[in-house]
Amino acid sequence: MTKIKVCGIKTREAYERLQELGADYIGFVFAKSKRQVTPEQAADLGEKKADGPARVGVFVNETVEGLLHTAEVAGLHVLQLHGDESPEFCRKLRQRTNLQIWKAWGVHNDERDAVLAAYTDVVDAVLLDNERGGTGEKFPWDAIPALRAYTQDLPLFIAGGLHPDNVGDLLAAHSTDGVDVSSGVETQGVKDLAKITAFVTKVREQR
Ligand SMILES: O=C(O)c1ccccc1N[C@@H]1O[C@H](COP(=O)(O)O)[C@@H](O)[C@H]1O
Repeated sequence: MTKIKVCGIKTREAYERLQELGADYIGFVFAKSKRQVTPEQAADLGEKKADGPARVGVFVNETVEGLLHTAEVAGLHVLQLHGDESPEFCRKLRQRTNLQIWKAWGVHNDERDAVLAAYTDVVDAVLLDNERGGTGEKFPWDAIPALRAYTQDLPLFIAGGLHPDNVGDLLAAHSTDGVDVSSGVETQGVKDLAKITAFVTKVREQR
């Protein structure tokens, strides 16, 4: 079953729709972004219900102390590291928390991607994206099989430029453990409930 994460949630309406739809993960952006929320705002948007979506925090080059503080205040289950965090940084973070750690990797499509192999024993999942997060831009999907070889058995999420009209093509062409979307379910920079519903429905049809 392909897991579904919808990221950049800033309103209760979007949060509640994702709960109703049974999404697997709800993402909050704590990095500098038009989607940035404070830990307190993320906490106020909703709570994790027993079988409801897990709460993912998206960070870019945050300190260990900053990550742990935000996770505590916002009630996070997953720390998504979307910057230049090294394998060594992930190892240190892992020694301080039982929360899941996901490493987002900006696909280079060259020999630099081999560095991904160094994360396999220090994170819980890898998320492939274009070189910067939250831009709505795809990376070349034909790179996925080679990247999967580096990440071995780790769960692999695909992000970057997904939307309701292309996620079916991705899932038809490539096996992935999860998909992650932000820009592609927005209209004029605001989460669009109809697009969120269409995205989740499309993924469910394929899996
Ligand atoms: O969404 C953001 O603003 C953001 C900012 C900084 C780092 C990551 C960010 N979002 C992540 O980017 C990917 C893909 O987003 P999109 O669908 O292409 O817009 C996703 O993993 C978000 O969590």
